Amino acid sequence: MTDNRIYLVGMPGSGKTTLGRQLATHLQLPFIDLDHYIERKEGKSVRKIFEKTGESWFRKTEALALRQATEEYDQAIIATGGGTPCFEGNMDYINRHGISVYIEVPITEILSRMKAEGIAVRPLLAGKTDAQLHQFFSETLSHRKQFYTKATITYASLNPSAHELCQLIDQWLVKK
Ligand SMILES: Nc1ncnc2c1ncn2[C@@H]1O[C@H](COP(=O)(O)OP(=O)(O)OP(=O)(O)O)[C@@H](O)[C@H]1O
Ligand SMILES: O=C(O)C1=C[C@@H](O)[C@@H](O)[C@H](O)C1
Ligand SMILES: [Mg+2]
Repeated sequence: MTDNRIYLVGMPGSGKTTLGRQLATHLQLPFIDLDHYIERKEGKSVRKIFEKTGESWFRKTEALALRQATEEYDQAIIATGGGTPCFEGNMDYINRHGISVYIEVPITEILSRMKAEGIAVRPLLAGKTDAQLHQFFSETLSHRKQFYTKATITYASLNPSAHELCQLIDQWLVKK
């Protein structure tokens, strides 16, 4: 597998960071998590950026960071933020600069992972009932799906592996 950049996209909690790290180790490529990249550049957490400057400023910063990280790394695994593909023409930009993979996970699974992690650490989710959480995620996904499904490859798995994803990418490269 030789293609330059692999971008992982999907809902918060879908496993972009987890699978991204595994894929980077498997392929011996650098791993960039866009949220962490932004936090390093800005010197504050994504949560603080949202609180201090609001979402629209965050989205501009995020779009810029996506372009900077892309220019910085010819070969890398890049885990994007949950909303990255949905703003500033980012999904088209991603598809012009590498292979994109949508990690598709059912909302019920995402919610059970988030509960295990502790929902209180996510400001937009804390205090919501199960029904409210489900509705919030369903609405978010139904809007975002149009962007996520522009990805080169959709990987729908509850138990994803770097090895299996590489096979899917190889199959796609052969067919291309
Ligand atoms: N295949 C899996 N099975 C079960 N739990 C998983 C799996 N992949 C990731 N997780 C767990 O789900 C949570 C979310 O995973 P991860 O942080 O990788 O997702 P993410 O898409 O990067 O989320 P975020 O948008 O918040 O950055 C973590 O607690 C992680 O340990
Ligand atoms: O789903 C979203 O809109 C977000 C997901 C995170 O990765 C962060 O990029 C931020 O919290 C916004
Ligand atoms: Mg992540």
